[in-house]
Amino acid sequence: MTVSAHTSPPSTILDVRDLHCDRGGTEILKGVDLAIPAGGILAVLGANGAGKTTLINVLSTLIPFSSGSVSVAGHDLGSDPTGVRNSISLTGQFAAVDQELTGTENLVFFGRLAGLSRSAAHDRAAELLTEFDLGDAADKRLSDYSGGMRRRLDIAASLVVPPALLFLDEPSTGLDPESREALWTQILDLRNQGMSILLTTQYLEEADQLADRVAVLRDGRIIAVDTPQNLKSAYGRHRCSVSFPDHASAVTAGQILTERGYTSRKNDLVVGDTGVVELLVRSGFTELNPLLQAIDSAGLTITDVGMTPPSLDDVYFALARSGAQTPQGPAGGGDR
Ligand SMILES: Nc1ncnc2c1ncn2[C@@H]1O[C@H](COP(=O)(O)OP(=O)(O)OP(=O)(O)O)[C@@H](O)[C@H]1O
Repeated sequence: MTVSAHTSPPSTILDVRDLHCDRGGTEILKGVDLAIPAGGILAVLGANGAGKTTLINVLSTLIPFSSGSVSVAGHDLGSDPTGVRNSISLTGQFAAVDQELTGTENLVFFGRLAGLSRSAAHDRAAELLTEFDLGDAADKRLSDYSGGMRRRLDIAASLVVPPALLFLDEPSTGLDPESREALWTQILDLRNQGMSILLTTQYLEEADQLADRVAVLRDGRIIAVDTPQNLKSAYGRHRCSVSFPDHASAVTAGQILTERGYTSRKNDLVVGDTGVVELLVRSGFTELNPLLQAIDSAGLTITDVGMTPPSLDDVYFALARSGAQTPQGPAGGGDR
């Protein structure tokens, strides 16, 4: 079975506008706008308490929202929650599968719940176990699975009937690096088959690896949304390290850079004790080259130059520092 639930899916699978959600008298979501095009992966990135789980719970019809609008695969959440429910699957942070049943038994159970006949449920279970690299563990109880295997089975269980939109709430939380990478491969396979996915994560690397678009959620608001690459270009800076034969040369180079506006106060210049100057620049070698020329013209010898491109970590911390309150960049889809 391929993972395409609709013969002609709408081009936008998820459309969220000005979504608010109050819980226990507190406003948790404060006007969220999001969109996912068919076949896209959007990562919602946020620290503990940002509102990720609340967002997923609202979008998957588990808790009510206060105002705004949500459309999933053309179904309006307010007026047609059943249509939304039939279009989605949710894999939450806590596995919904039964530890005392085998892999096959769990998937057959979910298949039967979804209305498949006994033989169709068995066929689909076998297909999913193979797809998720669990064929050898089909007859083992889940209590004997590793954390990574359980998480894969949990995702497989959400795909017994392929949804138009899959929600993955912090899919790799608690997994070791090897299991995490295996899971990422599975998620990318799903995307390659045309599945649309919204995942929440606290891991910048996960968002970078998996998502076409990253939305940064802070305190119930989306403060930035764009491709990982654009976010890195807009908010990230290249880390340069320029080496000198001695500390005195590095100090002089530091003075030259300070005259050009780079300061330790802004955290974009560090003169180390070992003759190395660390510098943050926005536009790579275009910005660095004239600085190197100025240092060279002052008669200093440069022994080495290294540059590391910006990471999503840099973006995250830059956004956290900036106190950004409004969305940056288009809140919709598009390819990487
Ligand atoms: N039912 C509730 N009543 C009151 N406050 C709530 C309720 N549910 C969540 N909150 C609060 O809303 C905020 C967002 O919670 P949420 O679980 O959505 O965050 P999160 O980004 O998923 O965090 P984590 O990564 O820790 O799961 C938190 O401050 C939480 O304490």
